[in-house]
Amino acid sequence: MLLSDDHRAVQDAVRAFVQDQIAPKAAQWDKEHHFPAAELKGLAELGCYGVAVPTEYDGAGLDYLALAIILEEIGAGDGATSTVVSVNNCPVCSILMAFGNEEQKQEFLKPLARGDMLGAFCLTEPHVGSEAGGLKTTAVREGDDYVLNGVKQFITSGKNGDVAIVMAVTDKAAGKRGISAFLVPTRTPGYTVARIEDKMGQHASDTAQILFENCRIPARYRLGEEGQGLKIALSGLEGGRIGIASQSVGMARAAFEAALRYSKDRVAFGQPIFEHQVIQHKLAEMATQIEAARQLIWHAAALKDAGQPCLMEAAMAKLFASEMAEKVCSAAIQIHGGYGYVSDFPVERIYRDVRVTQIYEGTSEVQKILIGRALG
Ligand SMILES: CC(C)(COP(=O)(O)OP(=O)(O)OC[C@H]1O[C@@H](n2cnc3c(N)ncnc32)[C@H](O)[C@@H]1OP(=O)(O)O)[C@@H](O)C(=O)NCCC(=O)NCCSC(=O)CCS(=O)O
Repeated sequence: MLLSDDHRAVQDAVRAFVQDQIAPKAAQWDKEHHFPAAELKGLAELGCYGVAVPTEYDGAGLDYLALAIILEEIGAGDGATSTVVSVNNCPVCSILMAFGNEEQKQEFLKPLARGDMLGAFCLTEPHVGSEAGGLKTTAVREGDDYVLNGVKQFITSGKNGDVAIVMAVTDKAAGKRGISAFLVPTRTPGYTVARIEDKMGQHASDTAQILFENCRIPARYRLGEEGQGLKIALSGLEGGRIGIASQSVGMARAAFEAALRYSKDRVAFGQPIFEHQVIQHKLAEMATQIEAARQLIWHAAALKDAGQPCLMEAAMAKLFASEMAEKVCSAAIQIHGGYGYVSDFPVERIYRDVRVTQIYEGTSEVQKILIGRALG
């Protein structure tokens, strides 16, 4: 797919910012577990927080193809930063756009799209991951309020975020049709960060366990109708998967570029290792796999932008891109030899950062379920 001049301009602007402000700092953030608030602000000013949100709601007024391009660029600079931005766009802003009422859009979508607020998405629970319909967190109606109780797990920006979209059971007897979605400002009493996970990678973003203990929110913070929660969550994850696939390509590209550079510097058997066919063919395969994933993503994004169904294509893109990215990052380590296994070179960090893309926002196994269903 060829990019328009407008999409190229977006790509150039975000790439310049990321390569100047983010990529050079990523290793230090990883070591210090530093949340890059200032650089995220810079990305928000570039319109990266609400890429596909219309300008009337303070978004960039672009499309999902632009979002895919942007998340690849941010992912190429730092995986963790791209996760924070990805979640804010999709599922958070995309859900508010699709299911929020006007009041909710004014109160939450506008600041989220501007970057004055940061969003989190609370679906997963300690004992409920892939089976999204099996949630245990409850929301009980009490007059004009709902009272939430339960635990949410692996929540990106659960600590640094300002508002969370939380899925909770409002009618146990109705099974997965008894789940509802709520907007919960994180300063609400009863919203507690119970722990910050000590992760393998992506140290610059916080991944939190959130405890809801008699967390009381006004009923006007319910998104959509009671019982629509699973549909709301799964529709948000459709675009989210395009985002995660895009950041995977960004991370794979960064690892590939580091390996290419290294192969031209490192000499063995009298010549740069790039001149050895075994290395050059490995790089050729890596470049081809990255481009194949990118095209799958852009195809899914183009379908979404055209208002066509893209559940299967988004699942294919995430499955292929995340699996590809781990293999490419592993090959990049191999090309670096022993230096690939130490933190002096970026590929060690990128490999740790990329591993989770096969897990969050739907594991590879879940993507295969979705693709299989679409084929059936
Ligand atoms: C494995 C699953 C796909 C199984 O799903 P179910 O069979 O339980 O659900 P369905 O019956 O397919 O769907 C329920 C309901 O939603 C509607 N739906 C589904 N997809 C869409 C969509 N893309 N757009 C609109 N509507 C949609 C569907 O039609 C049904 O509606 P009706 O009831 O018929 O009206 C599923 O459980 C699954 O995807 N599991 C993976 C969950 C996942 O990805 N979890 C990670 C979340 S990330 C997180 O919580 C924290 C990390 S972070 O910070 O990102």
